[in-house]
Amino acid sequence: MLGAASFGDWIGLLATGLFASAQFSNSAAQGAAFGGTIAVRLLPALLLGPIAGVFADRFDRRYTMVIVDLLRFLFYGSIPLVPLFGGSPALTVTWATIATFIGETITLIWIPAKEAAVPNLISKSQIEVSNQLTLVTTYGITPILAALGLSALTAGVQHSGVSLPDWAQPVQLALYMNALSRLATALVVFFGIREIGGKSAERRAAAEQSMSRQFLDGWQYIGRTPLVRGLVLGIFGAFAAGGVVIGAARTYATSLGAGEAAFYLLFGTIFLGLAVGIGLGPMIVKDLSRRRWFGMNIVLASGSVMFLGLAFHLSMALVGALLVGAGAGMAFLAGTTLLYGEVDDAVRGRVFAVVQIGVRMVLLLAITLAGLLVGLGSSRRVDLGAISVDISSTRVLLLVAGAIGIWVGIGSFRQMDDKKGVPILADLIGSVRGRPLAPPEEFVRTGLFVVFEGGEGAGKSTQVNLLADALRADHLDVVVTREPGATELGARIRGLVLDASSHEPSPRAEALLYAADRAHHVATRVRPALERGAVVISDRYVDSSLAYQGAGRTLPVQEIAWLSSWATGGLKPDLVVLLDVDPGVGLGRVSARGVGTDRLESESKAFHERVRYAFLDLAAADPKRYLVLDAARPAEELAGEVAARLSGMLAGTPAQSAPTSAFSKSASGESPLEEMAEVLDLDESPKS
Ligand SMILES: Nc1ncnc2c1ncn2[C@@H]1O[C@H](COP(=O)(O)OP(=O)(O)O)[C@@H](O)[C@H]1O
Ligand SMILES: Cc1cn([C@H]2C[C@H](O)[C@@H](COP(=O)(O)OP(=O)(O)O)O2)c(=O)[nH]c1=O
Repeated sequence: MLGAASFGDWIGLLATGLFASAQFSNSAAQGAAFGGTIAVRLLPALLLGPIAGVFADRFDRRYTMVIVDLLRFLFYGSIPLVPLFGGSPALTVTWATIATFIGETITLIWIPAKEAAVPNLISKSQIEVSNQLTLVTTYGITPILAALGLSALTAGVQHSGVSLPDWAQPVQLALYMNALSRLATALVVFFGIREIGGKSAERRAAAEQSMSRQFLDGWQYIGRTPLVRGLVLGIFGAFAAGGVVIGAARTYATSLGAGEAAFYLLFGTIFLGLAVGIGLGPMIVKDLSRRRWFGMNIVLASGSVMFLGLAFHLSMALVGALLVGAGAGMAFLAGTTLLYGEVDDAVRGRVFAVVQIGVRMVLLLAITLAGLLVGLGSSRRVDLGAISVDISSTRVLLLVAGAIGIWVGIGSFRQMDDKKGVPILADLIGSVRGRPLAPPEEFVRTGLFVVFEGGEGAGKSTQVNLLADALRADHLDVVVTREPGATELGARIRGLVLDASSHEPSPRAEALLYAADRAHHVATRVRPALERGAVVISDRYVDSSLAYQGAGRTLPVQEIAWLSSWATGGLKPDLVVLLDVDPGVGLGRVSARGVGTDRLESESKAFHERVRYAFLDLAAADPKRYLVLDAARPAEELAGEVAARLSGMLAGTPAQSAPTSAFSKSASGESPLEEMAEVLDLDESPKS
């Protein structure tokens, strides 16, 4: 029902503007009448908006809504009557302006009353859904219906060729519809939603205060709460972007070489985008942080406004308009839902008055200003071979408005980000897949985390020990560890998962057991060591799970990645040394060792092939973090390469300040570590 009323609102907005401009024949006067009438709708918000929230908090909301709607019915209904009773064009426009002004003014009291009433009718967990419904009907579906209805009405009448009586012209009909929708709302609220009426004890107590005190309290609350302040500004920004597009749509449609129909199409498409964004957005991003989503959407909406500025074909423009709408709608939804959650109950009515009224004001202001600005500028046609583009003030306006919007969006994202350090795109993709990323656990990390990965018998243990000995000989604080089984708990898990005699765990259970071992290992050994500045060398880490459980067992690799990231709190190694070897060679080395095979070693050749290529893929995806070595080469040579890579990384870590010995050239020249010692020679490094 409230949706039907806002249908009336929007059709009224369009219709009054068009109605006023239709009273004149020359195009300058038409433009002025259109802009002027719309500007009038915005004035009352400036004057009255701020106290409307107080009003809605003080008086019985049911009666407030009903009285306002009856008045709006009378005023809006009177507009089309003036010319019927012989009013001159000037008188008609004057009355349309005055009646619109009054109607718009009292609407300011209606909106906060409704907004404040709705939360009392629903439970907290349904707030986002309820906001979705309200917003889709207010800003999404109904304006589309309004624009479509109006253009269909106009087109239908033109095509049918019948001449309608004066009182039944399409625009007149639209105005009657607007008025009648108000009457209907009044009746429904009065007879149908009685629970809106009455006042809580708190509200009665608050009403004892003076109105001005209540008013000031509301503004002070917004001013001193950074999140609320940021949200309010961000919401306004998103709507300004949408407004600029609507305001510029007329000239913009012309610059695309498309006519009147394209204007309605663009207008409708923006609101279709709003509906789609508000309706489907939460379903798509699922549990993504709403604070992050808010900023992202402002950037999306603004970026799309810029895209519109560059679009040279109507189809591109429609895509842009759809995205502008979707971004603005999702920002508005995230913003209002956050506001419901973050705003203290006592001031909610006033905060929402500011938001609701501010949004209309910003929207209308942006529409009007954009309309005026594009009217002022001229346009020049530029030929680019196959295509020619209008470089017009409209496009410049869109580009500038979009750029400002992006700046606002990034600003509000930074201010409100509740997952600092989590990459944005990965977080978004993870959320869409149903697994938002957790922020990395905070800790001061001064050490260096080196991991050796590779298949069975690749020589990991050998290299781990060579590196550790070399670093220790240099008096570095070194912690050698491995997965699975480095902790007491881990040893028991290792037994469960690898014992050839124990029952084989199912693939998911196996993945969870490795993750459990890793979580405990990272929390109790790796992090503490890194915090104190040690070099931690681990035989296997996350990549083993991705390769063995993901590629080997063919569980979805993304899920394993998410599980590992959760288990480790997001801890990533500084360097992964991948010892790449043909599985045949590696397994041959293992059996030559003659200690019998564990459960995984006895897997098929195909399994080990998959594991090998999974490791190589991971390395290829992040070459900076990886050192890939051919593990068939002699162990000493490999150790030298590892040392070369580490020498650069060690410079600057606290571990480096230890005195040198094995790493200096003077150390034993016969040592198999000679090569490594040379590369790591700290005497030659710039810092020592
Ligand atoms: N580069 C190498 N070339 C030849 N044999 C090697 C090399 N590195 C290690 N080995 C031998 O291969 C076997 C497996 O090595 P190990 O370090 O235990 O591998 P992993 O820890 O990867 O299973 C051991 O007997 C080891 O002496
Ligand atoms: C860490 C980890 C190991 N594994 C497997 C790989 C190995 O086959 C096994 C134990 O690795 P490892 O300790 O290297 O065994 P070994 O010293 O006998 O070579 O566990 C996984 O499947 N997923 C994991 O996450």
